[in-house]
This record gives sequence, structure tokens and C-alpha cells, in this order.
Amino acid sequence: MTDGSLLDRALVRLEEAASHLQIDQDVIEKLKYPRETTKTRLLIRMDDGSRKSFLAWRCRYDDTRGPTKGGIRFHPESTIEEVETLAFWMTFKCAVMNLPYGGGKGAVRVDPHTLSKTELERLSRAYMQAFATTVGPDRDIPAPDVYTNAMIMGWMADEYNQITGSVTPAVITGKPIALGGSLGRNDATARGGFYLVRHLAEELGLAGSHTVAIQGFGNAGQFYAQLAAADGHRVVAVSDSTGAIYRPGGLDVARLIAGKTAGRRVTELAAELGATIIAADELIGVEADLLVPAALEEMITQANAATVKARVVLELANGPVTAEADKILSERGVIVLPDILANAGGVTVSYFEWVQNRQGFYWDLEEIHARLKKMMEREGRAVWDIAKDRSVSVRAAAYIHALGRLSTAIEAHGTQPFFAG
Ligand SMILES: NC(=O)c1ccc[n+]([C@@H]2O[C@H](COP(=O)([O-])OP(=O)(O)OC[C@H]3O[C@@H](n4cnc5c(N)ncnc54)[C@H](O)[C@@H]3O)[C@@H](O)[C@H]2O)c1
Repeated sequence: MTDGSLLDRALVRLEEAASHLQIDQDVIEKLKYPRETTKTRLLIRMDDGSRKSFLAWRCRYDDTRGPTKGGIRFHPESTIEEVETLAFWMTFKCAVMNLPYGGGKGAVRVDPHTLSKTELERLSRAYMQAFATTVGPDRDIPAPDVYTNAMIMGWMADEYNQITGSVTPAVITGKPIALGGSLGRNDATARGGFYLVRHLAEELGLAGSHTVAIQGFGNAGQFYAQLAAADGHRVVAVSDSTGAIYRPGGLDVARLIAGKTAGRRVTELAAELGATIIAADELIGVEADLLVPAALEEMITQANAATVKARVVLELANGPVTAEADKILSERGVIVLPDILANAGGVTVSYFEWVQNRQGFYWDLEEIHARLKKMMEREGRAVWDIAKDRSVSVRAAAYIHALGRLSTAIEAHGTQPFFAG
């Protein structure tokens, strides 16, 4: 772990981008602090009749470009700092993709695996009760994140409707299709990253068939494995929170996903897939052309960055590479496709869901995919060009791209003459 808070470390990227642009210091000052973060305790009845409380937060980091948007995480190690940092990243992610949103995030400090389904439902509904005046289709729009899913979004949407006496599907995205969810939301994060890699394949040295190692085998990781395998690439290693497996000849992705869906750990599937069990951290250093962190923050650090053999890192997770690791990877010629671009497919299809909810007219899957592909390619190309033109990392380029849009919006909020001096 490096010095300062997670947010302090994230803000280094903002300062770096600002140094490449002529931006008023007041803009930076505005973006350095969250607009508001609410903390509460959710008190719920457990199945055995006892009552238990859980810490919960919702952060609206910046709403200059539109209502705040960002997922809700259920994790035993969630902290306010993590929530605010994730909300900061959402602010930049929405700006990179030119979505009409600011950034937000929420979390409950809980291990959802220890709850029964009914307890999980009570907790999800309690979250919405606590934050019913914070969220809203024109104010703050949650979505799923780590250990939350469509079912939980459905409960929360239902609770909001009961509280407000309306039917407002656009208050939350990532809902079940039956409640106004969008087609294509489930694999959107992975698909966005996949379109990005395919579009830049020549530039990345990944044209043709390549090998892939994936850290974290949940929503983002599993769908990436599926898309890569279907496109003719070999997934050689995967991990979950309990360990990793490696097979240089390629893993059978369909069997792997079936096993995970049945509740098994990846290491439990090693024997039947002919794979070797390796330490979780060893996954970072396996022989693969593309490394896809799809678990949690700060997984590639000063301690293991030098072991990375991949030529490209696709950050499907948020913040998986620390600033020190970034430096080491860059010195070694590894290209990092940064989170605020690489995993933006999720929030982009969430945006499509919100648009469809508001217009009451729903698109077919082909249209969703075509729109997502177009936006990933357009913004991906713009970021790539900035990186080349300014000789900066792709991450710095993505921040420069986003910060340009954010500062224009901040200055346009009626204070342009002030900024003009
Ligand atoms: N789901 C989305 O739409 C979305 C969108 C943007 C970004 N992300 C980011 O992608 C990442 C994963 O999200 P998800 O939705 O796939 O979550 P998920 O809960 O579906 O999966 C997380 C996976 O990570 C694994 N994991 C946890 N700790 C690990 C460790 N120490 N080593 C290896 N694996 C570990 C878990 O076992 C699980 O397989 C997060 O950083 C999230 O913020 C997700």
C-alpha cells in the first residue's frame, strides 16, 4: 500500500491531466472534493428474529454534466474512502464517454454471501428507504457493482416506486428485463472492453489470435472470457477470490462458467479442465498477451508489476493498477487501457437503459450492440490519438479527454465570464 488515501492517489491522475491542459485552478479545486456523501446505518431484521445493522453510504461526487451515476457495492471491506474514489472515477468515466452524467457511487459494508435471500432483500430495500431522497431519475441513478446484481436492482426499484407512489424505472439501471432493464446490460462492461481491444488491435500488437489471463471471474471477467473465446482467442488463466488456475493450451470457458454458476471455485474446477492451480497473485505474471484485471482495486502494485508479461492490460476493474505499478508497466512498454475507458461499456448501456425507460420505447439487442460499439470506438480512438499526439500514457490521455469536457461544463455553468478573468 502506498501513502495517502485511495482518493488522494486517484487525484494524482487529475493533477497529471491538468498539467497538460490550460485549466483554471478553480476547476481542479471543484473536482478534488465530493459534492456530498451521506452515511447511514441500515437496521434490518434477520431470519432468526434478531436485528443487525450495516454501514452504508451514497456519494454524489460531481453533477456538473448531469445527474450522478454509479453502482452500489456490497462488500465486507467497503469504506467511505472507497465509495468516494469510485464516485470520482465515475465522474471521469461518464465524461470520457460523453454521457450526460456526473459521477456517484454507493456501498454497504456487508458480506452478502453470509445473508439469506430474504435478508438480502430486506437490506436492499432498507438501502433504498435510506437514500430515497438522494436518488432520482434526474438526480442520482444507481446500478449494480461488486456483489450486487439485477435482482437487487429490481428490489430497490420496487421499493422506490412504493415510497414515491409512482412507477419510475429510470431511477436505477441494471434492472431485470421484466422491470424495464435493457437488453445487453449483463455483458456490457466486458463487451465494451472487448470492442475497444478489437478496434485498437493493430496498434496494441494484438491483431490475430492472442492469449488472455483474467483476474476475477464474476460478471466482467466471465463475459470477457466468453467474448474472447468466441472470437478465437485463448483464455489461459483465470482467478477468483480463492485462487487461480492456468492452462497454457487454453481453458474450456463454457465449462468454467457452468462450474462457477453452480457455485464452485475456479480451483475446484482445475482437475476436470486439465489446468494447474497457481497462487492467486501468480496470475498477474503468467505468459499471456493480454492481462484483464476484473476483480478489485490495487491488485497490480509495486510488488508484482515487474512480473507482468502481457503486452497490454485491459482494466475491466476500477483502479486495479496503482500509480507506482503504472510507472513500472510503462517503463517496460506495457500498454494499460485505463478503467475510465476500458470498463465504460457498463455505464454506457446503463445510460441506454435510462434513455429507453424515459422514452418508453425499447431497442433490440442489435441496436444496443451497434450503439455501444460505435461509442467505444469513437471515444477509444479519440483517447488513443491524444496519447499519440501528446506522447502520454493512454490513462493520462483518457483523463485529459474527460477533464476537457468537465472543465468546459464547469465554466459554462453561468460563470464563464468569471473564468475568462
Ligand atoms: N459489473 C459492471 O457492470 C462493472 C462496470 C464497471 C466496472 N466494474 C468493475 O469490475 C470489477 C468486477 O466487478 P463485477 O461486477 O464483475 O463483480 P462480481 O462481484 O461479479 O465479480 C468479482 C469477482 O472478483 C473476484 N475476486 C474478489 N477478490 C479477488 C481477489 N483478491 N483475487 C481474484 N479475484 C477476486 C470474486 O471472486 C468475483 O469472481 C470491479 O472493480 C467493478 O467495480 C464492473
